[in-house]
Amino acid sequence: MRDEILTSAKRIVVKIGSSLVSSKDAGLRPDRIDRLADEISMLRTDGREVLLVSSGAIVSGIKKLGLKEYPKSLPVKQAAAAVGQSRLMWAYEKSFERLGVKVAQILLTHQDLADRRRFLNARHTLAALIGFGVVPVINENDTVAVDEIRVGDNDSLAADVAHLVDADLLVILSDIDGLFTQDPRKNPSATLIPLVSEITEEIEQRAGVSTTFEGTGGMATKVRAAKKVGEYGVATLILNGQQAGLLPTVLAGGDGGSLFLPKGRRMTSRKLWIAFTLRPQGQLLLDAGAVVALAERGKSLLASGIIDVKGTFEAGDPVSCLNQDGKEFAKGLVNFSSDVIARMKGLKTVDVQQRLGPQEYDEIIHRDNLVLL
Ligand SMILES: Nc1ncnc2c1ncn2[C@@H]1O[C@H](COP(=O)(O)OP(=O)(O)O)[C@@H](O)[C@H]1O
Ligand SMILES: N[C@@H](CCC(=O)OP(=O)(O)O)C(=O)O
Repeated sequence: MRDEILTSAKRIVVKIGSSLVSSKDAGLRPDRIDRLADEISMLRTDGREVLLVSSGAIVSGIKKLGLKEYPKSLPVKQAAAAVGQSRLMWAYEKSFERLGVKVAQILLTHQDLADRRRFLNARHTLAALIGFGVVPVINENDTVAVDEIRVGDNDSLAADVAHLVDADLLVILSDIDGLFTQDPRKNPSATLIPLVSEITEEIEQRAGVSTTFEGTGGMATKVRAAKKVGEYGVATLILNGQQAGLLPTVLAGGDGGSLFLPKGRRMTSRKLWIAFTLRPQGQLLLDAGAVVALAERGKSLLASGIIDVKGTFEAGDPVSCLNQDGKEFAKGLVNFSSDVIARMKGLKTVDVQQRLGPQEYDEIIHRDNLVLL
């Protein structure tokens, strides 16, 4: 299974952590970028298509601006990212140029992925770049991204990109061998978990949030990214990018790293987008009958099954569907605003028409716009 996943993956998103390509004292580390470029070039020669999600802009900028500490204020972080991103990109440019490979810079925010038109546009651009044999180097557009529109960490961005380009495999390169039973920096007796067949709560708890000076999110965001792509049928490999030659060796079937097996089957792109890219704007609490209708019988959601509406949202927005334990089990795009649903909830379709007049839709969420989680 492991061999087949790793050796057969054609389109691969490789995420490169700040801790690999930058350090507090040295700033950007072009030596590391050169070595990684060599290895990625080997993968390409082997017939793989590689897209990079690279961190490192902020730490490079910190060094370039002569800052002593990791900035706490957003404008200073954004200034560091702006200064550091051009340095980071220049290093990739030079490095791949040695090998006759072209690169392209892509800077994204959550908004670019949450808007279907922009999402499709980014997808087409990336497809065109891949068609030209270019290696896209993607990062969050930190300079313009305030909290509401941020993805927040590049492990999550890499998961989103894997979906965007319909990748076969996500590889997360960090400064550590993979997922350990505990953070090995704090517990030297921790051992590596080479294969994760299911991301249980226990696995999530093992992944700590502690990071290096350079990193964001630690192992927790990596496991979350693996869970996200695993839900739609893509495996994740977490690997130590500090070890020269490990990436091509493992992708050729050698040992190393932690492999997270996929859970679900591959979903259609639109359903994936609803399930994993959109952030719910509100919640609908459903009765037991509606939960069965949606979860087991593939039905659309009607007003009669709604017990309560939480949050304020407009028609077309994504919302979570909760069962009676308050657990989110589905997500979908609503046909009505929260105000209108509040007036419709619990009513049969004929009663809705009597009280609110004829409506454009019978369903609150049509099954084509509904995804079970
Ligand atoms: N269970 C765990 N297994 C491995 N590493 C862990 C674990 N829990 C926390 N970590 C920490 O996560 C760090 C990697 O995350 P981070 O610093 O964000 O790197 P990157 O810059 O590559 O994203 C490791 O150096 C390690 O200290
Ligand atoms: N976009 C930021 C990186 C944010 C981030 O998630 O960092 P990391 O945990 O090192 O992948 C930058 O380029 O500095």
